[in-house]
Amino acid sequence: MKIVFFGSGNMASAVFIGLVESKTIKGEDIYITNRSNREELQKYNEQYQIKYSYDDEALLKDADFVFLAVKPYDFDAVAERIKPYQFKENHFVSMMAGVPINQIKNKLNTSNPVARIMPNTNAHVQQSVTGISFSENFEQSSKENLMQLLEAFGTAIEVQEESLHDVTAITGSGPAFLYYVYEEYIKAAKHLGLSPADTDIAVRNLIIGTGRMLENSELSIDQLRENITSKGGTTKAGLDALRKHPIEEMFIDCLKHALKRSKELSE
Ligand SMILES: NC(=O)C1=CN([C@@H]2O[C@H](COP(=O)(O)OP(=O)(O)OC[C@H]3O[C@@H](n4cnc5c(N)ncnc54)[C@H](O)[C@@H]3O)[C@@H](O)[C@H]2O)C=CC1
Ligand SMILES: O=C(O)[C@@H]1CCC=N1
Repeated sequence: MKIVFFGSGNMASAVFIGLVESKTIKGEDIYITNRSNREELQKYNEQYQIKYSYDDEALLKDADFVFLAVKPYDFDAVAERIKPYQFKENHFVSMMAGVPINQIKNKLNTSNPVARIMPNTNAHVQQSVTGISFSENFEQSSKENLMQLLEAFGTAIEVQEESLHDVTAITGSGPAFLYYVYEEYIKAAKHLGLSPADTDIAVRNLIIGTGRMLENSELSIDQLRENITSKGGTTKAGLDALRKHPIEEMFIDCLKHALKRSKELSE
């Protein structure tokens, strides 16, 4: 299988590194290109044996899956690169937030199969949650091959194209929302008495350990929380203070705005 990435930035690199490290596909079967940053391509070649080129015809020839991993506003330029050299074996897989399958087909002037995926940067450690939606002409065998690729770097969920907006808000942008919460927790922790360096180490390991508990425990999240909360203890005191703030409303607002922006990008 030959797969190609147009774009080698944050999201594409998380996916191709996740794929190589999962050992599902060899670096040498992956081809990458970008706008002009040859040094970056060389770096991935040295680290992962991934191939690179700016020869669009050579990139697209025999490519089973062509990932479109550029910002939505750069898609016109990429479509111009791809349009003259399409081959019938090319299945396009866009990870661009908000750009509908119809628009991708029109801009590429193609009747080839197109899928849209919405991964997240946790792909880097094979833990992406990836939503996917297929064009009607995506054959079953290619669907299965693509699903296997996605599952190599995390969990894949097939959804209606319209629901990709929800996936974008909840899990596409999701890591950034959680990182922001962690940053604020670290800032708050620094008001206490540990040294800043100890605070960083303590909270980073707290977050990693809590994630591992979610991964390994059969208990529900609320049960895990309950297990830490002694009657009349410190956790209850902290949680009671936390509940006086509108946390649920804050996250509803956050997700509502991310969802709205995803819909705007599709217009
Ligand atoms: N960063 C994230 O967490 C996520 C990003 N996405 C989507 O992934 C796409 C890429 O986002 P990032 O990787 O964050 O952006 P980025 O800015 O890190 O990377 C963009 C890449 O596109 C390349 N590019 C620009 N113009 C080009 C051209 N004419 N030909 C070839 N390559 C070109 C750049 O050289 C760069 O390698 C966006 O559409 C975004 O909506 C989707 C899910 C999560
Ligand atoms: O911020 C963005 O638009 C992209 C889509 C999901 C994560 N990053």
